[in-house]
Amino acid sequence: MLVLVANLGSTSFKYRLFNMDSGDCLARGAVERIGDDESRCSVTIGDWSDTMVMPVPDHGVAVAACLQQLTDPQHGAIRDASEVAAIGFKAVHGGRMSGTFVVDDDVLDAMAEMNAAAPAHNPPYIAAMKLLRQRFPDLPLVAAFETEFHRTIPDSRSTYAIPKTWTDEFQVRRWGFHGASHQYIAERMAELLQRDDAKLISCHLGGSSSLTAVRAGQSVMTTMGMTPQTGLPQNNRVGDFDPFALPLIMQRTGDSLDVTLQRLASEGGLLGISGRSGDIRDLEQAADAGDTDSQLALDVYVEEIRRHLGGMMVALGGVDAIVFTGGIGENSRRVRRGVCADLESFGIVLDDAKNESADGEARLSSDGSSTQIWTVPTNEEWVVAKRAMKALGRHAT
Ligand SMILES: Nc1ncnc2c1ncn2[C@@H]1O[C@H](COP(=O)(O)OP(=O)(O)O)[C@@H](O)[C@H]1O
Ligand SMILES: CC(=O)OP(=O)(O)O
Ligand SMILES: [Mg+2]
Repeated sequence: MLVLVANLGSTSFKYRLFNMDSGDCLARGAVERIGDDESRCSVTIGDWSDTMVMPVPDHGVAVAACLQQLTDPQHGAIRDASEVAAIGFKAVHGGRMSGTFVVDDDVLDAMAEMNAAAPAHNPPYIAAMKLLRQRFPDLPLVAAFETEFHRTIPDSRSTYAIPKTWTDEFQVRRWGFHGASHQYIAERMAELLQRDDAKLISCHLGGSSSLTAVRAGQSVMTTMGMTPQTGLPQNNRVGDFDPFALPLIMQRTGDSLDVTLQRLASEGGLLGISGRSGDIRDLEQAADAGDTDSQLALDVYVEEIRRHLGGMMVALGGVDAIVFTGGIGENSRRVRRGVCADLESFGIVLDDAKNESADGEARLSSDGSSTQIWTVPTNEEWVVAKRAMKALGRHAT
């Protein structure tokens, strides 16, 4: 049985096609830097792989490109979409719907209700789901929401200090996101450490970034809140921010609330601080060339990660392993080095040589470090594929 998983990130579209009987990934592809004139489209099917650089204006074009790659007569993995049993989506914010659901009008409505809360994520998912439902009316679509893994966070860490009715009636609370990634890290680390009671801090650092504290496989604290705009500074979204600065900004700019929020969600984050780019690759290059604002963006990002890391270490009462994942966590040696700097007195010691040479899954801590440090490529798609099978009443082997 084949399941296709669609992962529409804020800056990327990734997909994987799984054979659920063997657990094998038959095909994988990614479009990076969506919205850029030079989007990178890569695909790997068996031994064949290909990369193209071309403009991909939006996620709809990216989904169409994926279908074309998968059904390519020469290299494709399938003849047509009817060979796929379901498409699972790493959907983001379902608000009142937190869990995994077969996509119907109610699910699409629940997502649309949260458009304002997740403007970079929900609209492209809704558009992709509608497009695929129209093209393949018989193919079950399943939404696995990112909030699901965080349902175990206690009220003391998910409640905002706001009037109680807002919490109770409008469900304004810390929902948390990147659930599929943090769950994958929790499951993979249980295998690598050979114990399922470990205290972990999973650092998912990518176009969107969040940290999650995990105890015995369950999420107990996370940095994102009601919306994926909060927590750490994101690529172009603000991260934690004081809402009382808003009236002042609006007074000075003359912008409406809508425009101001839209700017915070598209001109903030690393892009806002650097005034140059929200992509760590660009910032590292610019900082090396002497651009002080790009260096500041990198510094703020690392300091924010460290602030939350400290809070989570206290909340967990110590940490067995810190794990870096996501596009930045898996690739940026500089960010990992910055996050782990000067933590020897906490028993956290990065091995610089291992950090520099790491490629794929690797342990990065020095032998004397009491906390292990790892980089583990995430596999959000596998978690979504398993959830999709469960939602359809089928079981992965
Ligand atoms: N080689 C690299 N070095 C440093 N950062 C990288 C590298 N490759 C990717 N990144 C960072 O990872 C980000 C994309 O992460 P990803 O997890 O794929 O994002 P999302 O799912 O949010 O779209 C890019 O914006 C960039 O900042
Ligand atoms: C919140 C979320 O799912 O983020 P992204 O896929 O952009 O990393
Ligand atoms: Mg992502």
